Amino acid sequence: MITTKNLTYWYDNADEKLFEDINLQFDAGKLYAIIGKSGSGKTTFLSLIAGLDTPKSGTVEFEGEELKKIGLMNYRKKCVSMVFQSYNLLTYMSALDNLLCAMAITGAKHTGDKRYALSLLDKIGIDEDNAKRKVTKLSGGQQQRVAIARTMCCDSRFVVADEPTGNLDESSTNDVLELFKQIAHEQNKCVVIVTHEFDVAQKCDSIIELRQKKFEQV
Ligand SMILES: Nc1ncnc2c1ncn2[C@@H]1O[C@H](COP(=O)(O)OP(=O)(O)OP(=O)(O)O)[C@@H](O)[C@H]1O
Repeated sequence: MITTKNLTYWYDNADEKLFEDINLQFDAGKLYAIIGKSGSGKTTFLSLIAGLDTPKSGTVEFEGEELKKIGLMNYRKKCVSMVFQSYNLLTYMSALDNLLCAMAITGAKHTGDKRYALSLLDKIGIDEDNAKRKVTKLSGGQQQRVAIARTMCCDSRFVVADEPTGNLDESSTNDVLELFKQIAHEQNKCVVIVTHEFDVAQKCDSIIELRQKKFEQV
């Protein structure tokens, strides 16, 4: 689904490249973990495959087409959804409205379907009462589940998450990983998460380590 070809990146103010000539493939139906030391470039790599930044050289392709050709705005709207450590929900809205809003913005096939959004939230353990409360009234674990439900209600087939369990306790971490697995295995999406927690990575289908400017399968 996502292929990088000779992907190379550095920040203009840095002395060295972060990574060089990276050739990787991420397939639908799988949950991937990217690990590596702090500062090695994991978030930067994620931002390249999410279309938030552009490579210095080499390419990122989505289903055989270069992101540049798809158009980064179009790619971010239609093809990829993101989950962050800090949830990034619209805090003045309810969980339900966060989902309805995401579907409307991305033009998802269930746009406007409240029943669908509520059933999805119910499936991830947010009942109707909680779904209609402002998201800031929910716990961190619940807010992260809402953020994940938001990716589930959109039609994008690629999901990236940066340290999605970084703020969560063990029980919420396990819930969140189970949801990512469901998204990959049941919705046949491709999910890539960045984590510094090896026990989180071990629960994924595939682990890729960024070390000394290269990515290696663990
Ligand atoms: N916008 C930027 N401009 C310049 N340098 C940056 C920028 N963003 C990140 N860096 C630097 O690039 C390197 C890689 O950063 P990145 O956040 O990708 O690493 P990371 O592996 O995700 O780190 P962590 O695990 O600590 O979050 C770091 O040295 C960082 O300081």
